Amino acid sequence: MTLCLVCDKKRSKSSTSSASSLFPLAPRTVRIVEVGPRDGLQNEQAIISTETKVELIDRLSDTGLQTIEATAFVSKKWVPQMGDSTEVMARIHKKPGVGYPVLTPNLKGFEDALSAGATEVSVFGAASEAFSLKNINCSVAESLDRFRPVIAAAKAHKLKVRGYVSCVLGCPYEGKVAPEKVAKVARALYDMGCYEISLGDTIGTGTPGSTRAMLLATKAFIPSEHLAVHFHDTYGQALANILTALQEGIGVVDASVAGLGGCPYAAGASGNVATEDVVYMLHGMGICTGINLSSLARAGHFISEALGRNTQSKAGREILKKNDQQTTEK
Ligand SMILES: CC(C)(COP(=O)([O-])OP(=O)([O-])OC[C@H]1O[C@@H](n2cnc3c(N)ncnc32)[C@H](O)[C@@H]1OP(=O)([O-])[O-])[C@@H](O)C(=O)NCCC(=O)NCCSC(=O)C[C@@](C)(O)CC(=O)[O-]
Repeated sequence: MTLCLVCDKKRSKSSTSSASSLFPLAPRTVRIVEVGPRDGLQNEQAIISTETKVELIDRLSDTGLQTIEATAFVSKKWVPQMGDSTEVMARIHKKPGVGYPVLTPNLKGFEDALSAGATEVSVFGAASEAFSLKNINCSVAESLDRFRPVIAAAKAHKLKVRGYVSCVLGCPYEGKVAPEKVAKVARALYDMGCYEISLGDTIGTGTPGSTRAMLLATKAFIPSEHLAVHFHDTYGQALANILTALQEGIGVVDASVAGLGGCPYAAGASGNVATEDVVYMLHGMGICTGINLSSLARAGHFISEALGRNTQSKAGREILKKNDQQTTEK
């Protein structure tokens, strides 16, 4: 299967502008962390069948993605949509070379995830006290105390641990969030042993200006190769913010197929930036992702149809239209 148009062009030596010449500070390859099956679906009101979730993940596994966040081992009472996490993990076809991290807020979540066969887990903290209380029912300091044994247990079982910091550019309850607060929580998670810290603009209020300030503060403590960015697109700034992050040397971007998403504890937050749009932009910059954009757009179409709505991805919609036209012309 053809994977990445950028790699293919390079292999065939056709003329394409490389990222290194046009965007000297941006990485040449970017790893996309697909969060659609978890962040994307967790906020859906109608319960989605396990079968649909499994088919979505299996389709995503065939696109060339290396990392697909599969589900969350959280309380069913808090996030009913993630109530079938054990079944999802049992039924997906785990493709060699693809990682399927899951969210684990505490030791109970970790133990359940371990029993379900997870090989990578994520703890999720916040840069805002109010959001931390609403989301995981404890203060930021208490959350870090809860994560410490989770990370230790994960290490003991040789599982990788990713750390999230939510509300890095704004909080639905507290408003603006100071970059220093983000840097402090990110550093704590990194020092505890998280291999990568994903910086989440949970409510999508950030701009390239605030993104850069937050990244500069965080990069003072954590090397850029251990940072990822995670943007919601509420104000239409996500791609601009990602471009800013690339120019700060960040090479890992979270995104959600078809632009699914929102957080149940951040009212008004829209979906994540659409993976198809991010991949289209990266390939256009000559940055390799390893992802087949047509397969990705088809996966986005599958889940949009299953949810009975149009895709939020502009690139996805156009790619599908073009593919349909080509099929009709044949
Ligand atoms: C953290 C808790 C559990 C604390 O919730 P709590 O009520 O404080 O927990 P507790 O320890 O007092 O336990 C209460 C009950 O929950 C059970 N319980 C306890 N832990 C678990 C668990 N892991 N899995 C399943 N059940 C659990 C526990 O067994 C007990 O059951 P009961 O005796 O009442 O029957 C809760 O607040 C919770 O589940 N929160 C999850 C919220 C969530 O998933 N939010 C969305 C993800 S974060 C996000 O979207 C942002 C992000 C990451 O995408 C980045 C960004 O966008 O910026």
